[in-house]
Amino acid sequence: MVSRRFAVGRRCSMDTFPPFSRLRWSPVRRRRGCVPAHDPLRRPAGRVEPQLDYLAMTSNWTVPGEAVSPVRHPEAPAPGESIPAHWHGCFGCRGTGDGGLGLDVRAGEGAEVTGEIVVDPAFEGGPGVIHGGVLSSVFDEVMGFSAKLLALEVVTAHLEVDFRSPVPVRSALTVRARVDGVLGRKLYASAEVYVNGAAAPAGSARALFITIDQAVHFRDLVGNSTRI
Ligand SMILES: CCCCCCCC/C=C\CCCCCCCC(=O)SCCNC(=O)CCNC(=O)[C@H](O)C(C)(C)COP(=O)(O)OP(=O)(O)OC[C@H]1O[C@@H](n2cnc3c(N)ncnc32)[C@H](O)[C@@H]1OP(=O)(O)O
Repeated sequence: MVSRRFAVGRRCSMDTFPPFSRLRWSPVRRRRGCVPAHDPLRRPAGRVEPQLDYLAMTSNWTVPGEAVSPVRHPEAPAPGESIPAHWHGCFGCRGTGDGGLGLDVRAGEGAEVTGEIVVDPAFEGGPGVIHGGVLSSVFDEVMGFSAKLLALEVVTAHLEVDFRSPVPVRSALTVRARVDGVLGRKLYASAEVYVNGAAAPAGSARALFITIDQAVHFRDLVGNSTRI
């Protein structure tokens, strides 16, 4: 039976093996007539392709000029100290043995924090690399922890991530995050992730957090939890 996805060309045994999927659109397979029905290399005639500048694929998110500098709470954990979990049921705070991310987040200077995590193979997305959604969660969590240095309770209203290079499973990640500015209930944060101590970041993120009163915000939701 010829699969619908590869109806254009001959069926190849390689189609069923994900590690070889990068060969799907190779010139060799194209010559053999073995290309998928939705070949991304087949451009509609006359269409002008955008000239994407890879480095321009970063955020245009800016901290408003009226925002003020974050003020560290006098009782915030000292630089180098671990920041305690905000909720034992949180996926970001739990250990990998309990189905969580296994993050260790430590206070830095000012409103900066550093998160450390070894990418568990369970977090795989593409072959051998972390799932982008998991990396987004790592960014979300570490940036959120920077609010704890201001002793604020926050939830994420907006999160954006730039994935610059693949992040291998089992690699050790260092995430540096900070609150860049505060405007009323709004906290603007940013972060970068470094793989195995590399000098250049493999990705970056920005987020808007909104301060809440936990007791009020989760009052009608806490009943859904299985971890009380
Ligand atoms: C994982 C759970 C974490 C629990 C944390 C407990 C505290 C622990 C302390 C520290 C932890 C640090 C670690 C946590 C890290 C992980 C955090 C997460 O992943 S949280 C889960 C995902 N996020 C949600 O589920 C929010 C769902 N959204 C909402 O509940 C509401 O939309 C909320 C609270 C964000 C805002 O609703 P409103 O009614 O209170 O306030 P309005 O007036 O709508 O917004 C306030 C201001 O923010 C702007 N705003 C809101 N959303 C925006 C957006 N998406 N983009 C731009 N601006 C936005 C608005 O325009 C407004 O601005 P103007 O004051 O008028 O200037």
